[in-house]
Amino acid sequence: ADREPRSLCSSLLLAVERGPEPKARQRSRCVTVPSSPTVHSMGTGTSRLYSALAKTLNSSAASQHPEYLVSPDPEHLEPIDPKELLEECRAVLHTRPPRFQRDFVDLRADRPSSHPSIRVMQWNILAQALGEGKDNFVQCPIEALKWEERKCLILEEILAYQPDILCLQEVDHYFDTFQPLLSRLGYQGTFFPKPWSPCLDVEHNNGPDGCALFFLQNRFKLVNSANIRLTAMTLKTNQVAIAQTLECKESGRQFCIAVTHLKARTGWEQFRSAQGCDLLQNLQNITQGAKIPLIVCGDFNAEPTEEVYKHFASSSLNLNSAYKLLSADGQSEPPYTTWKIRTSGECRHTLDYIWYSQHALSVRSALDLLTEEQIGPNRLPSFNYPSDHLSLVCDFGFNEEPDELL
Ligand SMILES: NC(=O)C1=CN([C@@H]2O[C@H](COP(=O)(O)OP(=O)(O)OC[C@H]3O[C@@H](n4cnc5c(N)ncnc54)[C@H](OP(=O)(O)O)[C@@H]3O)[C@@H](O)[C@H]2O)C=CC1
Ligand SMILES: [Mg+2]
Repeated sequence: ADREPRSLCSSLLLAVERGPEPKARQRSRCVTVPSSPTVHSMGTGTSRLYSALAKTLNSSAASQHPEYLVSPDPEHLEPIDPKELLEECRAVLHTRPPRFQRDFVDLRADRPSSHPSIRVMQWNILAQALGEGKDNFVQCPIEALKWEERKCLILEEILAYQPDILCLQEVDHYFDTFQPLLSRLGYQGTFFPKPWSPCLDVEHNNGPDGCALFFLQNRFKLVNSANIRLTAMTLKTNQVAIAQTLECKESGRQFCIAVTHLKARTGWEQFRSAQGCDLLQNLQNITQGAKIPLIVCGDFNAEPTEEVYKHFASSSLNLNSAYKLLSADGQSEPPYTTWKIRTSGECRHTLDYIWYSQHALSVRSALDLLTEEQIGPNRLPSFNYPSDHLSLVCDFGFNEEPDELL
């Protein structure tokens, strides 16, 4: 970083070092984005990285082929410094309005914690093809959705919080963007596309959307991995999940992480409920009946009043929903995790969750959501937020002495 211009260097370092320390709840504030850095002022290392990012930005060849058909280019395997990639993203985004900084809220409640935290990010990033071709976000200018820039807003959010584990939905740029870049940042990735992705109906689509799961290879070892096509009352459905058992390299402790995206829209509540039951059954088997601690991230497309939510909340897996802990009584979900305006009107819903085994894990902190004022009158997505869903980020710790299963 010492070869970077000073103004760039200081503000980026602040943002990159795993975001701000957890602190008591406070009003989120606006972060000033460095003013118009030019690529050629960034020195040789950054130019090399810029060209890597630019290749990804412009590549159409890679996007048309699964990764095994694209010959591995040694330059593409070189590690990237997250700080430098963040600078590149911010250079691309220099005409965008400032993004809002969100703060981590400390939730430790004096639990002892000798192991390092596991930071998990849950995010429906909005499939590019759906955003441009299907979603009808009538208050969002089409220029705000340009992939070359929206991609950098997504990467900026990931780089700002630097999760150890990243659970994504609506990924339709896995092979050409997220897999190559995130692997160079040290992540191991898995992608499971939807069997009949609605993206394929959109002209100039980039392939099917699906769920993706990334974990940092220096922190975890993959023990096993399952791609699950969800069923509803024994029928195969168009929705999927990925479940992986990971072992912490430092502590040797194992846990299971799962990501899913359930069927959308009203009228499909029973279908979602059945998909949730199937996922819970799969997770029962994978965790050997809750012996292995579990974290489940997803866009459940269901409000907390729905049956599928109740199945998760009352399952014998003893799961709690992490974002409830941000509420005053610890019992209420946030008022929204997605907020958009379609031709049919305004949609503000709580649909995204991070469930965790409450006997084995504790939430040490959680990233606050954006306020209504920050989201703005045109709602999401926007020039300063890339998806119609907010990211959820939590720091987990293993309980020193696991509470008895209730
Ligand atoms: N290409 C092909 O050959 C085939 C394509 N299809 C397509 O797949 C679709 C069904 O797939 P399925 O997985 O069940 O879809 P879902 O109903 O689960 O929705 C798919 C996506 O649409 C988004 N969405 C939700 N509500 C709306 C809305 N009101 N307007 C626009 N988009 C919305 C969802 O986003 P979020 O989760 O963020 O709400 C979700 O990502 C069909 O509509 C059809 O277009 C189906 C069969 C074959
Ligand atoms: Mg969507």
